[in-house]
Amino acid sequence: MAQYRIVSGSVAVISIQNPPVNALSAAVREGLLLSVRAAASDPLVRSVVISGHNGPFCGGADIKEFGNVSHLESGPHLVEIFESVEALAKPVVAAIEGFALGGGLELALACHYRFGHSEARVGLPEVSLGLLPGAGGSQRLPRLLGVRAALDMIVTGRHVAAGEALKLGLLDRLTDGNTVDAAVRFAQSAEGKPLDDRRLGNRPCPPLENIDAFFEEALIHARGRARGAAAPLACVQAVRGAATLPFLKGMELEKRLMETLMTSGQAQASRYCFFTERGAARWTTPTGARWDTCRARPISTAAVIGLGTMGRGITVALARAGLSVVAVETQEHQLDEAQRAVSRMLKGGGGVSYSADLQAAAGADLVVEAVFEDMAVKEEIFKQLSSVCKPGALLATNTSSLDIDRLASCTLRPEQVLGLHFFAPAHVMRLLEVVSGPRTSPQTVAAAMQLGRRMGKVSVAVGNCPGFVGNRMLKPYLEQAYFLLEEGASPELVDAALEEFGFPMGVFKMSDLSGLDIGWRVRKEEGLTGPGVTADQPMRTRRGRRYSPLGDLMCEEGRYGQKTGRGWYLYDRPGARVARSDPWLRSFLEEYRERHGLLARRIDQQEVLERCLYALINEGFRVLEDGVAASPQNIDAIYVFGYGWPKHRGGPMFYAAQVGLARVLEGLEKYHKAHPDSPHLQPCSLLRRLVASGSPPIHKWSEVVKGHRSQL
Ligand SMILES: CCCCCC/C=C/CC(=O)SCCNC(=O)CCNC(=O)[C@H](O)C(C)(C)COP(=O)(O)OP(=O)(O)OC[C@H]1O[C@@H](n2cnc3c(N)ncnc32)[C@H](O)[C@@H]1OP(=O)(O)O
Repeated sequence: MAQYRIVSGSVAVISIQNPPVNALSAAVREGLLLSVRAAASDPLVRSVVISGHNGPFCGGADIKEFGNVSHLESGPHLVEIFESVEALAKPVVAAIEGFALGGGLELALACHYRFGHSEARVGLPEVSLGLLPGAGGSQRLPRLLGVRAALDMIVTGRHVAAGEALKLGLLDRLTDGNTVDAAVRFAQSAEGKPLDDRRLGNRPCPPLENIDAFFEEALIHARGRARGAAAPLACVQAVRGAATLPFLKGMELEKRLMETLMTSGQAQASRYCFFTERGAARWTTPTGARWDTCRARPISTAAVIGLGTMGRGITVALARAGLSVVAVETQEHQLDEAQRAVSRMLKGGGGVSYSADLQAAAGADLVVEAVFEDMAVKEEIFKQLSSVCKPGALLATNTSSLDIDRLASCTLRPEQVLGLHFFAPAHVMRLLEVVSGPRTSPQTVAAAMQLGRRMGKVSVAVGNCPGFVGNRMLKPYLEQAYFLLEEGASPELVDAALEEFGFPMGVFKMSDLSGLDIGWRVRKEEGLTGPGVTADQPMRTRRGRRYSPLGDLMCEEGRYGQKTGRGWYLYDRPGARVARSDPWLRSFLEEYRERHGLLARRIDQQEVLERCLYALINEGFRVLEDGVAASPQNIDAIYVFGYGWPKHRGGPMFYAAQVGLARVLEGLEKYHKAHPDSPHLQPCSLLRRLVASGSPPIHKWSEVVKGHRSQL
């Protein structure tokens, strides 16, 4: 797991060998320590180069070992190995190709010199795993870069490109050629030179003025951005230790903080998200097709139909992935505006051509329809595309809730029709729901999943149902939020509870941002409001269920959210972002309650969280039961990467498991008893069965789901 060889007569080259990312597993740690000792004791060896086998230097500690204390504790500890490296009396050079991340960069920091390939990147991303750089990184990096630059890298966890790393002083030299060869030559030139100053553990941190004020401010800033995550705050504390304590004392502090984080639920949740993101690529379909048995036809040209906000973002995402894109908009004035906007986003043309004619899509391998949410309009477009497009071309819709099967049946190629549900802004948001109907072929899904990866998306294969997975689960969440307003809560109270939980934005601020009119249009299509509803129908009941017309009434008042400068909050002008409380809304809610004989009661944050989140989670269990999502992990990936669910809480299904399924069930039963006219609060049978079978861990839920009719 660590290769050892002598080159040029005096240089020991130690190569970490653990594909695909050369993670520091127990076996690698063992091999590394043995190799360092061998180099120390061999009188012929006068310098050492540490590199990664077959490309990447090192992706850090082996994350797969984290859940298992016995794995973590077997083999030598990273801190001990890095101490031996730093203490070596012969110059040690890190030869960094690909990436040096986490423990990988900490290893490089223990070396006396760092050589990088010009395309390499380095970083300490532990914070995104709910951790801190716990093998000396929080103490050595500030000593090398100074507190400001080190704190930025450690708290954000960002990857730093080689060029920037050179400027920061993190890398000593760059090469465009063979990194190991260059490092070997350099190591030889350093043989016999003094090393004391090269050992970062020996150096003091560069001084910083007003150190207390600096760290107080850093803590406030980190707390503001952390949304309840503990790791960023621990990172600040550890770096403060580097700035104020001798090295060994700082190392003790780092260890204490790391031990607390390592065993926390937040680290467990963040780690789960890491594997969930990657697991989504291993998709399955109901026909038994799988990611590893299905070959995808390559897609190199695409057409986007409709250049509103979504269409523009999709065009940019496809062009950035290297596709040649034709962007089609039949409204000439919108076409010009879209062309300017897309060029701005792409900073130039970027392989995009424009047309007002649907015929321009004829040669594309993939067409993405992104016109507004009107079934009749989309049906007409799919009919035309079916005859215009070349055989074999995939026809996708970006609808966020409409029926894919209905669109497929308008074409002569239903097996090549699918949903590609992008999230706004489409060129920024990581999530892509790849929606397949019963007739969508496995090759179509494979091609879409592969394209998603090229665009840098977390692509999740889901089945077809109203709202697919994400929006289907959002509906009960929104509904409970409206009900809470009727019962006495304010948008501010509901949003504060959700933001404290870790969402970047509460539900009402989110609605204002996305536009209240979107849901209004969908409810009109569904016949829940608008001209189809007769005057004799009770206002707060639809189809025998409780219904809140609050959102409809807001739209009737012209309050669409940020775009009109008024929604659940007040904004300085249309399009402004800063939400202020609106006295009008308070009177509006009071009048509404009075009109409907509703008595406002005191609602606390716990009820807000339980009503909104348990209703959403309950729908998640129904999604699993129906087979619309293949696994709870897929649902969690959708929520973390598309809906702002905080990573340190793992996703809704993971959160349910962490809270305890029995407690979630009990909560739903309590609220359903109090609100029997709200079926979303009625615990679903899968949740009941899971609790009855002893609440198995999340990776075993599929065994209980089995046997159910499944679309996936
Ligand atoms: C008190 C206790 C003290 C203990 C001290 C422990 C110290 C810990 C410090 C650390 O080092 S924590 C780990 C820090 N490293 C990272 O966060 C890097 C994570 N990995 C990545 O960001 C990416 O994987 C990558 C390295 C940039 C490569 O990206 P790429 O897109 O090329 O490949 P992926 O699909 O992401 O990964 C391929 C494959 O490898 C698995 N994997 C990646 N990194 C690790 C890792 N560090 N450990 C174990 N496995 C890793 C990944 O899961 C993929 O596997 P799969 O089976 O195909 O899903």
